[in-house]
Formats: sequence, structure tokens, C-alpha cells
Amino acid sequence: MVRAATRCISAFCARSGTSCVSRYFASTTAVAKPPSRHRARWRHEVASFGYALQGIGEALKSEPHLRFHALATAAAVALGAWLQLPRYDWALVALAIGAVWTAELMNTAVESIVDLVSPDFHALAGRAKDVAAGAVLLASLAAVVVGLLVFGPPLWAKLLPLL
Ligand SMILES: Nc1ncnc2c1ncn2[C@@H]1O[C@H](COP(=O)(O)OP(=O)(O)OP(=O)(O)O)[C@@H](O)[C@H]1O
Repeated sequence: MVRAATRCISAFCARSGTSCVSRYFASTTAVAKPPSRHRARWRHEVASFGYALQGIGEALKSEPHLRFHALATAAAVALGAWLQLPRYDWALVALAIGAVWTAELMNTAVESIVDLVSPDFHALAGRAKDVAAGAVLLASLAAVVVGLLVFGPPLWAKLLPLL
């Protein structure tokens, strides 16, 4: 029975012009399928995330203001942990930090574009830089207000007994 089946398969392979062995390997080592659209999209998203992190890293290297914000962020987080801020206060602090970082990164981007397209003096180039810098100033002032309101009372309560 087995011998008959083997003979039958061999005859089929011989008729179709390929050896049974090569047909077997062709089926098991199938050519790699092109990545599905979903997987390609996912790879694209991961790459974009990498570029964004790279952008923040580049800005940190070139902008002293951003390094100052990094220090201020670390100090605010450490102070918040020490004061054991409640959840909603952490949310306010996170929003304030995010707003300042966002404004500073956008300001850096505007400065780069202006320097690229208008290396010479131009009133509009100056206005673009000034407006972008104004956004940083506003976000920083708002962060200072949030900092005073959130950190002030618990810090005062902690320090008062020591005075
Ligand atoms: N191409 C330009 N044309 C007109 N005015 C400009 C131009 N470049 C800069 N300025 C003016 O000079 C100011 C300072 O510009 P600069 O490029 O030194 O940025 P900055 O605010 O000092 O930021 P950073 O310290 O991060 O470089 C701008 O806010 C703008 O008023």
C-alpha cells in the first residue's frame, strides 16, 4: 500500500517536471512575503517616534534654554515627590511642564526655519522669531503661576515648623 502510494507520488512529480524533493523544499522555504500594509504602517509609526526623540535630543544639545528646562523639570518632579503632591496637582504640574517644553521646541524649530530661509535681516523673519519667543515666555509665566499655587502651600506647611 505504502509502496503504491510512493510510486503514485513519484509518477505525479515526474509528470509535472519537478522532483518531489525540490517541490517539498519550495513549499517549506517559501519566498518571504512582502510586509503587510499593517506591518509597514507600524514600522513607519515606530520610525516617526524615533525621529521625534532624535529631534528632542538635537534641540537639547544645541539649546541652553532647553537644558535649563530639563533641570527645572527634574527639580519640580523631585520637589513634588518630596511634598507628596495629590494626583490632580501632578496633572497640573505635568501640563505646565509639557507646555513649556512644547513652546521651547516649537521656538527652536521656528528659529531653525527662519535661519534657513532668511539668513539676512528681514522684518518678517524677526517677527517670526519674536512671536515664537513670546510663546515660550507665556508658557513659562503660566508654569511659574502653577508652580507657586501647587508647590507654595505644602512647601510652606513643611518649612513653617523649621522656622
Ligand atoms: N533674520 C533675521 N531678521 C530679522 N531679525 C532677526 C533675524 N534673526 C534674528 N533676528 C532678531 O534677533 C532676535 C534674536 O535672534 P536669535 O536668532 O539670536 O534668537 P534668540 O532669541 O537669541 O534665541 P537663541 O538664544 O535660542 O538662539 C530675534 O528675536 C529677532 O528679533
